[in-house]
Amino acid sequence: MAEVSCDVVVVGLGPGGEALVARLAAAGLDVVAVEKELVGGECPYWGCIPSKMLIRAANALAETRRVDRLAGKATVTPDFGLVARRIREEATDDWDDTVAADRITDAGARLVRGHGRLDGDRRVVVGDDVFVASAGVVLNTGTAAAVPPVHGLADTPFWTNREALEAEAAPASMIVIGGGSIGVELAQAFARFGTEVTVLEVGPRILAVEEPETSELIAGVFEAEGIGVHAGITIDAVAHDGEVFHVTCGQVTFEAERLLVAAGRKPRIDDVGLDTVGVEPGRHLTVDDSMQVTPGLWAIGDIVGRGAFTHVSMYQSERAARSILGEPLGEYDTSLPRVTFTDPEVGGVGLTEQQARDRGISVRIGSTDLAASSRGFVHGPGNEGLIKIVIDEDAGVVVGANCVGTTGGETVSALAFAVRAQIPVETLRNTIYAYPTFWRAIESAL
Ligand SMILES: Cc1cc2nc3c(=O)[nH]c(=O)nc-3n(C[C@H](O)[C@H](O)[C@H](O)COP(=O)(O)OP(=O)(O)OC[C@H]3O[C@@H](n4cnc5c(N)ncnc54)[C@H](O)[C@@H]3O)c2cc1C
Ligand SMILES: NC(=O)c1ccc[n+]([C@@H]2O[C@H](COP(=O)([O-])OP(=O)(O)OC[C@H]3O[C@@H](n4cnc5c(N)ncnc54)[C@H](O)[C@@H]3O)[C@@H](O)[C@H]2O)c1
Repeated sequence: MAEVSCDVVVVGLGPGGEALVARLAAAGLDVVAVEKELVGGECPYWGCIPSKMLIRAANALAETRRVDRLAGKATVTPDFGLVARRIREEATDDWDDTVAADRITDAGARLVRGHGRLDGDRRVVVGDDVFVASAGVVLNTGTAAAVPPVHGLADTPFWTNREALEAEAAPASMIVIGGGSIGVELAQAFARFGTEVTVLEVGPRILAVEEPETSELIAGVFEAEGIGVHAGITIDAVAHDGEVFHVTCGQVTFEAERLLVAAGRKPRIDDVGLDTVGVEPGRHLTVDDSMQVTPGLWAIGDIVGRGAFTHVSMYQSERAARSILGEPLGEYDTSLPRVTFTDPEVGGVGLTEQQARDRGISVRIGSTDLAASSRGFVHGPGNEGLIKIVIDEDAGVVVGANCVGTTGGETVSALAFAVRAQIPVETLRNTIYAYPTFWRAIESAL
């Protein structure tokens, strides 16, 4: 086995790993970047970007259908082929990462294709080579779709996010297992293209990481759009008869042309040689605020379990870079802004009411119905929404919020800054909110 020296090895090039390689190479380090699939990871090829492109198209259909109630007559004939082509040609280069790979080598780093595995302290094996990194190794190996242990499921040709976002046509019908972010985003997008969609969620409600009021509102919107939402159900068995999926839940069997499994993600940390450095992972890897697992080993992105989002991976990438380069870090931002891109969008930041109560915080809630706001009234069709603000009464600051609405993902940004910067509630109340914006409803909630 050939030994190759370098300063840093980055194993897995998700969004954070890709950025880290460029950052460290620009700082003059000799960086080896290891990737076994596509440079950039899940987000650009099977995650954020193609799903948001699909959602953009689906929302255009939905908005056009609202013309009848606002401005005249519009006939909409969905053509999934258009968005499939956009995803293939504009978003993913037909799932070809040449451009991203060139960015790595143009930055002065070495790109090594293959499966990277730790082989003791600061050593990574890829194929016949062992890379010896003087400064250390960064893991950014991400997650894969988790397949729940449902009887029969593994033997069927189910879809994960990958097949769904590579699809050339919208199926006539689709069952979605899981009502988390992936499940609800794709359920609504396909439904708007004409797919008859049923969401099956084992938990008591969809979008369970957000406020119960948010889950209820989105479930109501889904039902109004004809999407079946079944929460609190147990899937006993799945079968495929060559044409149709049969999903059995007690006495009821749901049938559909396609089955999308969106039941959570599994960190890819089983096969990266953690045992060779004495690290026993739990569900995720435990890191300190500099993203270090042990001296000389860093981890960033979904595998760390501090939020499975591209913006988190990128944030942690910069922290790992500073740690490796000996630059000051600052405190870790725990505010965790997030957006689920349903229509209405679900913006979230910080703690939910229940999470705040569980931490013993003296909670006060402010909330408002967005449809009843001036802007919501003007907006009319598609104005469903709410703002719910969780306040730490003793500290006089906002500790969390949900902003659901047509611009919920943007509206939440104001409250994201409030949480991050601990802006006093009194200052937020003594602020002018432009009329008639959706974010002016923050004042009503307060
Ligand atoms: C359908 C969908 C929609 C999403 N939408 C959003 C969104 O709108 N906004 C948002 O913020 N997040 C979204 N996410 C989540 C987002 O995609 C991830 O949080 C993001 O990709 C960050 O992941 P990561 O950096 O941990 O690595 P990943 O993107 O998972 O990439 C890890 C890389 O490591 C490689 N790898 C793994 N093991 C090895 C190994 N041993 N050797 C070499 N290479 C290896 C993999 O091939 C992969 O390329 C979405 C996810 C999905 C699935
Ligand atoms: N807009 C965004 O930022 C965005 C979009 C998509 C995904 N993501 C990220 O990707 C992560 C993974 O998304 P996800 O939706 O796969 O996971 P998730 O953990 O958010 O949701 C999975 C859901 O599946 C349910 N489930 C699990 N097993 C089941 C079973 N056997 N039957 C029925 N339901 C079952 C769970 O109860 C849960 O509600 C998200 O948590 C998020 O961090 C982000």
